Amino acid sequence: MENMQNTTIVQDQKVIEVDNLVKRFGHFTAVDHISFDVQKGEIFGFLGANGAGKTTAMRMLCGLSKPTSGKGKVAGFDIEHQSEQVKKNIGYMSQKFSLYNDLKVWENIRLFAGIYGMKDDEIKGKTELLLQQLHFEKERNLLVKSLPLGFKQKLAFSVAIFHTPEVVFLDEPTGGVDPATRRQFWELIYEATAKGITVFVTTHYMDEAEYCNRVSIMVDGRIEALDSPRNLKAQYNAQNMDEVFQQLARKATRKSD
Ligand SMILES: Nc1ncnc2c1ncn2[C@@H]1O[C@H](COP(=O)(O)OP(=O)(O)OP(=O)(O)O)[C@@H](O)[C@H]1O
Repeated sequence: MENMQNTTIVQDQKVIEVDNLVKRFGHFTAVDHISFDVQKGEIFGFLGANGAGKTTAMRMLCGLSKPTSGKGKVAGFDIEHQSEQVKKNIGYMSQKFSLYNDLKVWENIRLFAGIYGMKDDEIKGKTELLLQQLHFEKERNLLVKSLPLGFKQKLAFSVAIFHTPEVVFLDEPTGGVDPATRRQFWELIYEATAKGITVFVTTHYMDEAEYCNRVSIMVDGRIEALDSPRNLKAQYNAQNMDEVFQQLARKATRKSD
């Protein structure tokens, strides 16, 4: 599955543009002048040790927090001045905030689709299709809390892209599940990119880093490396992405919270 030969990256169609983005909390610089672009249909891995600044950067890109300085565009909208349009044109899934445990599977789909402004008819038709694709027909009336974690993650991802956003932000989407379940999840990611959805993903799992088209590695708020897994391994003379990550993460002076 390495480097997904089948993805359709549209070169020179930038879905994310980041230029010298900074976020300070008081005197502490959590994100320190980061710059990069992500192309349409790309799977972009956003790596870094705990506390490196990934979540802070991602929150700015999602229009949830204002940059201290620098610029960013997501789906063509300015993250600082057009944050409402940014929010409408993205999907977001995080391990900590995603589905409502006390709602049924179909109720979660309907709720999130409604929030993203989809019409009832469209929601109904697409819900049936989604339940079939996920082989979740029997689970449609179950409360989400009764589902295994791997099911929940697949459903949360499907809900996050249900309105076919330009880009989906995934914050450690597969935490706590085994490699086989993670691979199933990544099949859904490939299907999304085949539809032209761009994927921005943070992960601590280096097998997942290998699946990305390009990977950036943050150290103490800065992007220390950014390239395809293949090029990074060559550059750092490493057998796998774990070795690349360890070489860079060793430089970190920040401790996790
Ligand atoms: N609201 C805040 N006020 C002050 N400091 C903050 C705030 N949010 C984050 N930080 C600090 O900024 C740094 C980066 O945090 P962030 O959560 O972005 O890291 P991360 O790379 O996402 O880490 P993890 O992998 O643990 O989620 C940390 O040192 C954190 O303590």
